[in-house]
Amino acid sequence: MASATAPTTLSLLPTTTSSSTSHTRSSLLHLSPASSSISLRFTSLRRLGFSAADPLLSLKVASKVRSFGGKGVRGVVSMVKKSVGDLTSADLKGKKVFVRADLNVPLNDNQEITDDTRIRAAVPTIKHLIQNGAKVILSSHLGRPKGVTPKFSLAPLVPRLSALLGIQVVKADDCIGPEVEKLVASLPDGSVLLLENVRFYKEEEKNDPEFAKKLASLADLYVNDAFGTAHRAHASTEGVTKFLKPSVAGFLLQKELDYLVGAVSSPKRPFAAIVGGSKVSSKIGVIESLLEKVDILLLGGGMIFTFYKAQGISVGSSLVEEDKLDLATTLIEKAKAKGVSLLLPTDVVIADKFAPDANSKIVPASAIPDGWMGLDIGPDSIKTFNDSLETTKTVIWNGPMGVFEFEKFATGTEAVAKKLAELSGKGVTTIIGGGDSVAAVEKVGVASVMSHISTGGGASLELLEGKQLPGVLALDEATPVAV
Ligand SMILES: Nc1ncnc2c1ncn2[C@@H]1O[C@H](COP(=O)(O)OP(=O)(O)O)[C@@H](O)[C@H]1O
Ligand SMILES: O=C(OP(=O)(O)O)[C@H](O)COP(=O)(O)O
Repeated sequence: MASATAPTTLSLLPTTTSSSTSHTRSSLLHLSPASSSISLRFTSLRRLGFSAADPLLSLKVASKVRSFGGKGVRGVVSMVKKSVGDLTSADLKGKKVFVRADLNVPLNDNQEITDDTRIRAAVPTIKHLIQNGAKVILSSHLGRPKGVTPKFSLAPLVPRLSALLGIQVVKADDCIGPEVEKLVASLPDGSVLLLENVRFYKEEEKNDPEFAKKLASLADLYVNDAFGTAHRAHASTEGVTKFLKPSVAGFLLQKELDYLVGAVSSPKRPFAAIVGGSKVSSKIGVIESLLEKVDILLLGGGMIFTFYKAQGISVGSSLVEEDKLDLATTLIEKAKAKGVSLLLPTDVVIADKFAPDANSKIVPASAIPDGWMGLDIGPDSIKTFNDSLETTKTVIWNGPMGVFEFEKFATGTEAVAKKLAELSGKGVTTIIGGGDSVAAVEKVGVASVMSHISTGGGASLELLEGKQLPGVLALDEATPVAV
């Protein structure tokens, strides 16, 4: 174990701060006479509540140091991973840059984009690259296809991307292979080639090194701006970094980490999390860690039926993860033991089929008939949830309360969006994460009043858990940047 007095490897570049200012804060920051840089020692890290073993240590320290900005220390570190902002036209002109973005936007049955937040969020990085003469090879997944599936093609994104970038984006029909190589070879400086859905290959999610190598062979350097997918160790988010140097963070990734690490490392309390949506198997596991962090946990969406069934309640044909029933029981017990207020909806809106024109009715959660499925939380639950959020100081929300895409089942989700907007107006920190949750907040027209709109649901929850995000870890370390 490291000695308690050894200096950490963290050191911040010299700032224009006078030494007297730094000495005033000497209990926290020490001015190193040799380099005149500010360095933090393990002892002071502990006093600040950090653990030297924390994988997110450097990000958390960066965020903490930034908070000294108003108190005399002017130099702050924005991020410890190399950033696309560090790359100038000398680095980029004529270079082929593989950009992994998360363009996993919601599409309706007519293949129209219903919320373009993730596309807009990817624009600053792409613009920086094309304005500096790079050839951008843009990659993303869309949905969870099993093999090549036309409805998960990235083709519907081309017009919106082109309009936002102000240039015509070229689309490839594949993401690797000779046809793609030909298109890459013909790219002029300052142009963008959008590769086809990288998940059309099963090797992507398996993080297959040969597949990663093929993706990497298209380019000279790598930028990861896919915050929403940074919690996945996939070929295009992690594997590819082994073959492309430098591998740097995009502006969106940087912005998300900057905000979220700061907000969730020492949240103002009471701290509430609201978790819903349909990705039950990947998000139910997060709840265990959330119980360590939050004071209030509200569950909605497809998540709740696994909890009901675990308690012996009939759920009809609602979404259930049979192999998570034991986990759900354990989580309820853990919440009790930890004194966390875990609230499940007491009533639900049920449907006789999964369709916008389904027959629907409101029933107690314990009275879902066979053949019916729960597609929203009911009015009593909305009231209970609203009341429980009343005293909170920080709220993080991921996953809609119901199938909000169908008007009949959108009430619960819209009510939560409105409540968080109201709380935001009263100074509560409100963080909304996830493609569909953000789409819901945009639909209600309250996105602009939230403290932070995150392009990642699962990614922001994992960050909150204190987990390492593989897509971030794989990037090159930066020389700390004073800004
Ligand atoms: N009770 C439910 N049954 C089935 N699907 C649901 C239910 N409640 C919400 N959903 C669906 O969950 C999806 C969003 O889930 P998820 O991807 O986990 O959220 P996010 O994209 O915000 O992270 C939406 O498409 C919504 O229709
Ligand atoms: O939509 C996403 O995640 P989110 O729903 O947790 O925000 C990302 O695009 C990641 O997708 P995935 O959960 O299929 O890996």
